[in-house]
Amino acid sequence: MEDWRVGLVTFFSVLAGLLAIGVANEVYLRLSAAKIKVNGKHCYVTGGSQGLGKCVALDLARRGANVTIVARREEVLKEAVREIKACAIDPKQQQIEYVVADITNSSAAVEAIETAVTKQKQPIEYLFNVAGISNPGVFLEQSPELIRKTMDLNYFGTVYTTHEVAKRMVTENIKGGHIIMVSSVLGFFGLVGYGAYCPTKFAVRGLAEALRVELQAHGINVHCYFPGTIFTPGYDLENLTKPEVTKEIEGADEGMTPEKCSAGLFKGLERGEFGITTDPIGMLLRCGTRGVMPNNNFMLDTIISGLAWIIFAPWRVMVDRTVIKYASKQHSK
Ligand SMILES: NC(=O)C1=CN([C@@H]2O[C@H](COP(=O)(O)OP(=O)(O)OC[C@H]3O[C@@H](n4cnc5c(N)ncnc54)[C@H](OP(=O)(O)O)[C@@H]3O)[C@@H](O)[C@H]2O)C=CC1
Ligand SMILES: CCCCCCCCCCCCCCCC(=O)[C@@H](N)CO
Repeated sequence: MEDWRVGLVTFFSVLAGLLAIGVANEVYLRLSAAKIKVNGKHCYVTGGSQGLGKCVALDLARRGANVTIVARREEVLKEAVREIKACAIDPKQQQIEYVVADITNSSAAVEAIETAVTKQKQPIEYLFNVAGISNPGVFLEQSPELIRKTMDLNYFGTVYTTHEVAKRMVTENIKGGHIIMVSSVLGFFGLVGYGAYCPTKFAVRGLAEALRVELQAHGINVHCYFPGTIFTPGYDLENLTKPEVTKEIEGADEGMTPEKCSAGLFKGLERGEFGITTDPIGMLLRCGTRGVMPNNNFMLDTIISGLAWIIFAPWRVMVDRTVIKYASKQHSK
């Protein structure tokens, strides 16, 4: 055979091989995925009164779940419960409840779970840790108190709730429970203006990774969601303190509605994914920083991780230039 023919045959054989591995991986992922069956189950959603948490609660109601939402402001919770009830497919059977609690307080977080279980007369089988805040700003101008508060909610709020729910899942011998953490694409990399926030979302990722390994022995499935910009009340609030340079850099991310994010989250859960992303930038970042995290599709993730390493090198240079440009504008004012 001529050389170019040998080359062509080799190229296509390798391609077919890679494709076969990718397809086999996809089949395995779907077959091994723990089923998401929330119908008739007690699902507990922190931060379920607005934004992403409320959309998750609405989707749970549409899937026939009994839902408890948790947050601090009672009026907002009550209105959300009305909306969630309206989405129930079987309003007579499905129970929708709310609990008022500040989950940054460990005993309040535990009490809220006890209250929810008493109200629903049913143990929690699905936990969605959605409550969180971002507090963007210039690090040097932020107080240590604000930085601590961000960790108190995003990390410790998640820890207190997860710890109690996981303990109960084990003692009540619930097999096939699911615990979902909400990190962010900022749990993959650090960005100017998010000095208070990124570490909290890295912490959530670390917690999810450690618990995925540990809790599998008890039949508990752990997942971590990494969304990009979501148009929520929390996003409007964070934009009030977000530095201009941060707005410019994160403008590369188009943003998504919380409805779309929730739908994407459920799709990831159904595919049995551990690390869930719902947009191309999230996928690029997940693959580029995957470390020892389980792959979704090994072949696809590996190809994308290579792409990520190439794309992020010039992108980082551009980010650094933008930061310097803004800083010199500030100086010349
Ligand atoms: N919006 C975005 O662009 C992105 C958001 N995320 C993450 O997604 C999650 C949801 O974000 P989003 O929907 O924007 O948030 P919102 O600010 O819109 O909603 C936050 C929810 O959490 C509740 N909450 C706040 N503090 C506490 C507390 N101490 N105890 C109990 N509940 C509390 C709020 O109710 P109340 O105030 O009444 O307590 C509300 O229900 C967060 O973890 C966030 O970090 C990740 C990436 C991007
Ligand atoms: C061609 C190349 C592209 C690479 C682009 C990389 C872009 C990074 C975008 C960063 C988006 C930050 C979203 C923050 C979400 C969040 O958690 C906050 N809103 C807090 O709530």
